[in-house]
Amino acid sequence: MEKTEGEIIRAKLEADQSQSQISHLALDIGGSLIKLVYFSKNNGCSDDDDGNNKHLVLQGRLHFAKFETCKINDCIEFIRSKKLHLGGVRLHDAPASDKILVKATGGGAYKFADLVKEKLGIIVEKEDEMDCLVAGANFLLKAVHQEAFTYMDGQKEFVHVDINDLYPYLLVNIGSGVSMIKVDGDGKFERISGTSVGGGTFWGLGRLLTKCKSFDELLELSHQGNNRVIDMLVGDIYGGVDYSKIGLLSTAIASSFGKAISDNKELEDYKTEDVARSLLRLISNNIGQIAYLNALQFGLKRIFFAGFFIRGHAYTMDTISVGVHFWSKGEAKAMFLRHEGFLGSLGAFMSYDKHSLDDLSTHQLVQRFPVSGTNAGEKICCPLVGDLDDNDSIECGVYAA
Ligand SMILES: Nc1ncnc2c1ncn2[C@@H]1O[C@H](COP(=O)(O)OP(=O)(O)OP(=O)(O)O)[C@@H](O)[C@H]1O
Ligand SMILES: CC(C)(CO)[C@@H](O)C(=O)NCCC(=O)O
Repeated sequence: MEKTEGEIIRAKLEADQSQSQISHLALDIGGSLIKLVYFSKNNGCSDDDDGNNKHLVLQGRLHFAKFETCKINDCIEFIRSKKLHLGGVRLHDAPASDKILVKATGGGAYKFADLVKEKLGIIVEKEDEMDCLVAGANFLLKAVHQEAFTYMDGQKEFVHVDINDLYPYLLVNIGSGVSMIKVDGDGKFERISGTSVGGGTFWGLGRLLTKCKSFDELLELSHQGNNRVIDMLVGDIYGGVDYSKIGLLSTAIASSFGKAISDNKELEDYKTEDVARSLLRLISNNIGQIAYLNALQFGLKRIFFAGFFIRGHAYTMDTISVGVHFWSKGEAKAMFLRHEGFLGSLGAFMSYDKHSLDDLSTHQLVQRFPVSGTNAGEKICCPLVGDLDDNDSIECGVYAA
């Protein structure tokens, strides 16, 4: 008997659904933002040879998304509507109410565990935030093509990461607050410093000072502003000349926001874009300087900056890079990561290994990925093209080891 049009469409939809299955949702619930990573696999391709004696057994996409933590209900709704929570690990011997376990890191994994259980019926398995940041950074640096780059004087340059000469490095994660971690290997690290003057400070102070309604608006404002209107420069103090004896150009900032004391002006008298620019410069400079001082103390030459404060913003990266270059006299290098804000969630994603895969070998060329319980001994590598936007994804292939 011939099929009706409705039956054909339904069969096609069902086929499409089975072609793209979600697996392994992981969350990083931070002070400002919730980051999500999940994998959707295509059943279509298996057992292809990539020409390097590695067998492609699975293909799919690694998806990224973010939400403001204060809008956690929107995030929960997103997860529910896409049925992402069903991509956790199923515990067969648990009671019906405790069947699915989803990995989460960040302070919100503690704060919101009950809410997530109540709304989605899943158990939040907490993973340590620093462990996840480091696991995520190591994965990105080792497995994702063109992940790290330098940015100076408007020039972006991808860095070739030699995975045999990656450690030690300093990881500076600029979230709401800032963590500085000396990384010596897979799972080998120490949080050596931190500062509460971070992304939350920029967004919090910026919102109060400029009345911006969103972080993106504040960033955009800073793009148009001129910090010299509010910052007191060396030249303002020295009558327009450099203080060469101690190596300070007349254009160097002597005191951030310093002009605001002498100008006898009120906040309203300044353009919001100039305020935003000075604030961004202040925060970025300060973080760059603290990072450099820590790198100096521990003899580290490479500093990777991550966290959503950066947002791939040219002026932020330029300020940090120039600062690190200036203070280290060119000895240390500031580098940035394309997936800057997703380190923690990627680390949580990879911690599914503990449930479904053998332990990771510490010196693999390509990071092994926990795509499904049946894939022990397989590796994943991700070609990456184009810039990362909200809700972007990476095409991934899982290869047999
Ligand atoms: N759309 C956005 N809304 C709010 N903040 C944003 C946005 N985009 C970037 N940011 C910046 O990113 C920061 C948060 O970065 P990130 O998500 O890496 O940290 P977090 O995990 O929330 O913080 P923490 O690790 O300290 O708990 C914010 O404080 C803000 O400066
Ligand atoms: C408290 C965390 C780790 C939460 O992500 C982060 O916001 C942070 O590193 N804050 C800086 C705290 C400090 O070291 O002063």
